[in-house]
Amino acid sequence: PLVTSKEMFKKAYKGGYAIGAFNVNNMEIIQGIVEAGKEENAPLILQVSAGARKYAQPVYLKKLVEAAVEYSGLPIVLHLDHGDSFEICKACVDDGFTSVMIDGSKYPFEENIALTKKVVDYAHSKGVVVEAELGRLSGIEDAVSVSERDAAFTDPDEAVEFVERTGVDSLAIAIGTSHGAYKFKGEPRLDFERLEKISSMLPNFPLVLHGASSVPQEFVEICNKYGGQIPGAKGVPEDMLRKAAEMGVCKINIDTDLRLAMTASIRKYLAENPSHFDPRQYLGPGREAIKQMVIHKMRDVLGCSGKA
Ligand SMILES: O=C(COP(=O)(O)O)N(O)CCCCO
Ligand code: NA
Ligand SMILES: [Zn+2]
Repeated sequence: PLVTSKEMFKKAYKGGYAIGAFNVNNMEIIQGIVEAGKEENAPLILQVSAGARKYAQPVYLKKLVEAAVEYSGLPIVLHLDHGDSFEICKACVDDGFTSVMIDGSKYPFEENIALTKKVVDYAHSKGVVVEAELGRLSGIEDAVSVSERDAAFTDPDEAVEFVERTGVDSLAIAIGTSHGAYKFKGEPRLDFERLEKISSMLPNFPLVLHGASSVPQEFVEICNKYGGQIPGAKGVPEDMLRKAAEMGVCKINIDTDLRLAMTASIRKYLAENPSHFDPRQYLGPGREAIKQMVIHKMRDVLGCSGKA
């Protein structure tokens, strides 16, 4: 059924595992993820960004997710990723989403609180849960100084005050991850001391990791072998994600790894079958690559297999 993340986060927190939150914007991506969830009997968070709503039109995504629920029978959350205004969050709540993110992390502390509280009050009145963000994921790798990194990462004391004053259901924190395929210039590093502090000060409270793709070199190499150009792409090592999942992180966002899996397999297919031009011939393998990638994530990284 279509569910909120309340129950699945409670179980994930206690069980020391995380739920995968996968970005979706077309049929094959949704199908690949849902097939993986079926095979692994895992709960799913299908998340839609503002860009995905523009690309596909909201009604298509809503119906595709409803189809996924009907087809799989799995507990599925329909989540708005990085909502940037009260209006888009309200629209999604009114449109049947079971979870919304309001990302006020670019605003000063007090403004982030005010905006988040406004969304929480509305969403909770409709039985919808809310994710917020405190701290900035910006590519702080460039920020060489410790003080700059410190300024960007989530402050544990602020996190406690933020949760208390907004009533938010989960919090995306900044501890060194960033969106996209180029997450680290040097050695990958997450601030686990900070994560430890935040989770000890917010016991039983679900934390969220954005920018958590691992950017498997296997797919980077296939992309680059068949006409792609993504040199130096680097992500979060999987063992760091497993560790975070045991430290209060209940939701791990994955978009880039889906893109790489699908793109690598489509580039390879087209290169090896120059005479083929039926979209099903390359979208099918793209979908299968996503399925296999998500099965691996559920089994070997998130630990949510068998938890539906
Ligand atoms: O946290 C993430 C995904 O992070 P990643 O880029 O590591 O897959 N998202 O919120 C998805 C939207 C950002 C574009 O990727
Ligand atoms: Na989100
Ligand atoms: Zn994100």
